[in-house]
Amino acid sequence: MQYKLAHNKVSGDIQIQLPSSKSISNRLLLLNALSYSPYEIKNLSDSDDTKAMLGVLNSNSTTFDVGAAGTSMRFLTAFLSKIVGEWVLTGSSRMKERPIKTLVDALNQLGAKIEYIEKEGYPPLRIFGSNLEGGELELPGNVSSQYISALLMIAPTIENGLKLTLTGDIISLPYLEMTLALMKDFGVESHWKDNVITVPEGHYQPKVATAESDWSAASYWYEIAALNPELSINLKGLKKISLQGDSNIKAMFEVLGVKTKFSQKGTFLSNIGTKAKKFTYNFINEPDLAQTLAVTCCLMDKPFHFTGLQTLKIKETDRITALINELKKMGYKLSTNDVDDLSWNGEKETISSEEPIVIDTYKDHRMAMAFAPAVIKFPNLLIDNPMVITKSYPNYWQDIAQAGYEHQELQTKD
Ligand SMILES: O=C(O)C1=C[C@@H](OP(=O)(O)O)[C@@H](O)[C@H](O)C1
Ligand SMILES: C=C(OP(=O)(O)O)C(=O)O
Repeated sequence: MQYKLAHNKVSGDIQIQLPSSKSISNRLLLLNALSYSPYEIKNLSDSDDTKAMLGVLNSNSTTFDVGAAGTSMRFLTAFLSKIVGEWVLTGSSRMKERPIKTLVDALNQLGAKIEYIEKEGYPPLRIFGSNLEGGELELPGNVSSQYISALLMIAPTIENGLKLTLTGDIISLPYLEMTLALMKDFGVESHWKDNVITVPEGHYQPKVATAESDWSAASYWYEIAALNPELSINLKGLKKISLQGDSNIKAMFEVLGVKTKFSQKGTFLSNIGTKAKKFTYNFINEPDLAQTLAVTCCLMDKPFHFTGLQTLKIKETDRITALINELKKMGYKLSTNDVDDLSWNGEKETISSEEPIVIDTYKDHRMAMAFAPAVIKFPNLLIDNPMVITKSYPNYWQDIAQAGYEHQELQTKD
């Protein structure tokens, strides 16, 4: 199925209730389980990724499918390793291409027995859960922080706790801080110095927890604000002092002319214009924002140079390649060193406004959400497989209709 998009200019104030953060929701679900909490989580995400986590935790089966949810796959691998029994954990076809060896090796060193059912180093996994024994572990900090978050969350519940030494650069660091802060809320203190994180053995205390609204989802609203100067957008539910590193979106978009004002009534975005000629940023701490910024910069005619993108190749799709391919359809010629950067020097081809442009989404929610606002410049825009957005932001299409972004459903053969 495809959506044919259209944009009708809307001026003035709009108000959007943002979705809950799936990163926080999935951590809270695991911490709830580890603390045997009787409490319900408030503002829990209704995303596919959180439904996947909830489905496994509430299941009576021994075989679980988490679909495309990276956090669920990684967090549950650690969790099931310490639950006595034999479990099978699998996911979508893309999940079977996303590496998990670093985490499996670490858990096996702690006494778990995890086997690969298909390809060495990748899901699906057969997990023989047992009482794990903690101690010291060394593991790379530069592949996915989700492996480290998974180990940290189970650490207090295993004998002797854990002392993790991270080698290489630490990527996605704010997600580790989020994990440790939520563990602290549940009564477990940790210690982090340089590249060593220590979590003592201890007990989680159940508590009533509330998930924050999602700053990554807010990024698409910053993009809309940057492209629609006549709009004033009130985003409801965001926290100014947030556990989410993606709250840095406000600083990034300040450079692109979007001003953020916090008040008790919400987070207000307004477009005050920019004199910036170019945008340069290292995304090592906020990898999920790269697609929003790449599309925005092109549409605003701001050449850019992004670094710190080394993890983008192993996410829902190879996001660097996906961005290059799809922006090329609009005439923007991007380049990469094929390792960790992406840039656009302003070079573009004129594209006929008669011909439809079909944006492939590669089963990646962020491709659909970052590209849809582009209809404002490319009126013949179609988004393929538009419902991928349910991975993190199920109400995306209804919400953006408030800003004048309408869609019409087209059936395709597949
Ligand atoms: O821990 C988390 O909730 C996440 C960590 C990041 O992944 P990596 O650590 O693999 O970069 C991020 O991209 C993902 O969307 C969510
Ligand atoms: C990378 C993402 O998710 P995950 O790794 O949890 O599948 C994302 O939501 O952009």
